[in-house]
Amino acid sequence: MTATILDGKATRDEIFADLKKRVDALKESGIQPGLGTVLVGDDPGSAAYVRGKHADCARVGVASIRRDLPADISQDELNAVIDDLNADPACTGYIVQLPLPKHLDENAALERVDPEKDADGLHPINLGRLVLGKEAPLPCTPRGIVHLLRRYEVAIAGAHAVVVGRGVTVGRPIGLLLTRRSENATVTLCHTGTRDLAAEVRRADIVIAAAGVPGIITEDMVKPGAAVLDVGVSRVDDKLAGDVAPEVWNVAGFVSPNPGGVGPLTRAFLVTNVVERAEQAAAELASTGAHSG
Ligand SMILES: NC(=O)C1=CN([C@@H]2O[C@H](COP(=O)(O)OP(=O)(O)OC[C@H]3O[C@@H](n4cnc5c(N)ncnc54)[C@H](OP(=O)(O)O)[C@@H]3O)[C@@H](O)[C@H]2O)C=CC1
Ligand SMILES: Nc1nc(=O)c2c([nH]1)NC[C@@H]1CN(c3ccc(C(=O)N[C@@H](CCC(=O)O)C(=O)O)cc3)C=[N+]21
Ligand SMILES: [Mg+2]
Repeated sequence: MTATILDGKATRDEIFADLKKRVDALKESGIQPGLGTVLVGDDPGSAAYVRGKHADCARVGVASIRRDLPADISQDELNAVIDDLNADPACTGYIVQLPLPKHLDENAALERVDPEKDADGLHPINLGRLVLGKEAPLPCTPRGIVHLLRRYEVAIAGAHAVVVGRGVTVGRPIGLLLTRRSENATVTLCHTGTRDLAAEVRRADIVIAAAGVPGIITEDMVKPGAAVLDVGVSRVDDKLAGDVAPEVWNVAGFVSPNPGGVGPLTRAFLVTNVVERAEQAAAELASTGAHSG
């Protein structure tokens, strides 16, 4: 038996075709969405992700704004760039690419972003809104994971999902999304303090591997027919490696490849968050226009 591929590239293309039309409509009503990126330092991996994000923007007609800063920038200088993007009307949403160099405070940077321009959905106000079930931009990678599962009709309601990793970009927020009433999964979050990881993963109908440890999910840990999402990214001998060992494809029912799975959807939902925010602004403008006119 070989698993069905959860194809992130094909799914991303569908999302972009839809976004392109929505951006065209926004432009016709005089609104130009613009995505900003703040990149600190010259890590080649981070630089590649940022390039990819700007290529995505070009593809759907979203303007892009790049702020590439030297690795030795001070927190005050970084704050000034964030304040500048918060004030710039051409920038309707943006991200601060993580990780930041060690001397900078990541949480302080994330909190300084205007929550209305938070394209990542990682601002504490927006994570709080998610917990309260209020409207907010959703974290991109978790949103991509849920979209991919739905697209391939993997049953989520009632399923037992086991998440490996409790990081702020993937593990923690995917737990929040999957336990909403609209998803209704039962979630176990695992981390380095988990006593028996293999036993937890073996119970899963859905495995979300987001530890960043190459091949941590092995064939013997996967229940036959389970859906396995390979999210973690590491570099081994200069090549990208995921968290899922290749033999898992022999037992799983569905696998998202890495690359070609969740990564492209992370980027697609970053652009989606920016477009949705612009659509909300357009609707607000139209309703105030209707009141005054
Ligand atoms: N494909 C994509 O689109 C994206 C991929 N990523 C990748 O996903 C991964 C997760 O990112 P992020 O959410 O930021 O998490 P972090 O990288 O911040 O944290 C990793 C988590 O994995 C846990 N972990 C590490 N080793 C083990 C282990 N041996 N057993 C159990 N748990 C372990 C850690 O546990 P503890 O808390 O105990 O230290 C921690 O909670 C990273 O590799 C990142 O590069 C991120 C975003 C998008
Ligand atoms: N503020 C912030 N938000 C993030 O969303 C964020 C971040 N910081 N820091 C780093 C992680 C990592 N991440 C990825 C995005 C796209 C791919 C992606 O598209 N990967 C391609 C392969 C790319 C290649 O081959 O180089 C794929 O999976 O097919 C991967 C990983 C977003 N992250
Ligand atoms: Mg991290």
